[in-house]
Amino acid sequence: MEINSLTGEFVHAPTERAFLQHKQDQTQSLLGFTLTFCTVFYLGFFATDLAALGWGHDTMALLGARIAVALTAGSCAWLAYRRVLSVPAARLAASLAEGVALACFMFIAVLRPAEFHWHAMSLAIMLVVVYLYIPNRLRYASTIAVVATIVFVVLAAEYSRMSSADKFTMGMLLVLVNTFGFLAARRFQYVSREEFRSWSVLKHAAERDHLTGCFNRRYLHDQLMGGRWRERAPDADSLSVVLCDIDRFKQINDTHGHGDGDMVLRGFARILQVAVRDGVDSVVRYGGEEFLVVLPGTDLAGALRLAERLRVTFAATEVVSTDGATRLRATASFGVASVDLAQFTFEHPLRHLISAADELMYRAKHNGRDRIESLQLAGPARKSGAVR
Ligand SMILES: Nc1nc2c(ncn2[C@@H]2O[C@H](COP(=O)(O)OP(=O)(O)OP(=O)(O)O)[C@@H](O)[C@H]2O)c(=O)[nH]1
Repeated sequence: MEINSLTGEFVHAPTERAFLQHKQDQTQSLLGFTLTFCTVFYLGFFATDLAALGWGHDTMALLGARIAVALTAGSCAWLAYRRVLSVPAARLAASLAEGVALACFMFIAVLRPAEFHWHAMSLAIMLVVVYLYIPNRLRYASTIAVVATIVFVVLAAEYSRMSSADKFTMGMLLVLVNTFGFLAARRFQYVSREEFRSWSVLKHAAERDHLTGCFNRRYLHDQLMGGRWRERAPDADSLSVVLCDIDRFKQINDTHGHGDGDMVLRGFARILQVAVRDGVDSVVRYGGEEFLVVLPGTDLAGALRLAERLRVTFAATEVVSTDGATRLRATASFGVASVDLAQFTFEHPLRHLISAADELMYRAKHNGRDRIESLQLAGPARKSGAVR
């Protein structure tokens, strides 16, 4: 999870996407709030147009510009509050509001040429807002800020009545604002990603089993049994579980040692993790050498096919011992249980499935190991069968 020190973004693109997704709700509410706040202030500053120019054609033109900004920024704020925006859409809204506000600001500056020193101060405040308060990608915010600064300096050279020394001082101050704005924004980007990095490490440690990388019992109880399996496949009409237990694992430990036992466990976990659908199915280390696979949206036939594939793959896989001298082979027994969610009326189907799969797995052990026992829980006539 390396962070680029210039852009403040994660170097690894999927990690950056995960970070942005994780922050999206917060980003949208911050975008909505900041743009609303800026819209109100931008309109409020019409009072200064009136004070400087009085009622007249130019003042009305400036009012038109301020209303254009209010409409753009206000619509973007409304969108940010009301809609779930994608990351690029939220960035587009931020950049559009910033671009329109700064363009209208240049128009205001040109129509009030006697006050370029005040305009420089206003621009500096706007740049701080662009760099730090409106959530946007750092490279977009800094491009907008630098372009606005250059345009403003050119306009000041053309329209202002400031002395050359004042113009120079103003230019230097704007360079300073951009530099500190960029540095502060970059630091903020960096720190929020560091925070995400720590959060991810803690989350991983809290949810995963250290040895195999599978989900742990806490995740099963807090998340999956709490209903998360449904979030993983909202339209699922069936739910299945496969409970797997490595056969005669004690013997492997006793014969080859715990280190090699661990290698077998890791190898089995890897086979399970590779076989399931990422982001939909979950592999849980249920006990020492027992693993649970939760399959939302998979019916009994699908779960049986998967279990058979797992059984055959594991039985055919050789695990190289820690010293590289021995090749270990093991088998596993499987209990597969499934429900049709439309027919199954109990409140916690997962709990019922796990307890059924547990019994089935023990039946598979009793019936000779390296085999699968299955049960369809839903429906008036329960059918059970054995495979292999
Ligand atoms: N190496 C290693 N062994 C573990 C771990 N967790 C549990 N075990 C061992 O797994 C073994 C499980 O043995 P049993 O419950 O008797 O089952 P089994 O030998 O697999 O026999 P059957 O399940 O009846 O086929 C025990 O010896 C535990 O010490 C672990 O993380 N690493």
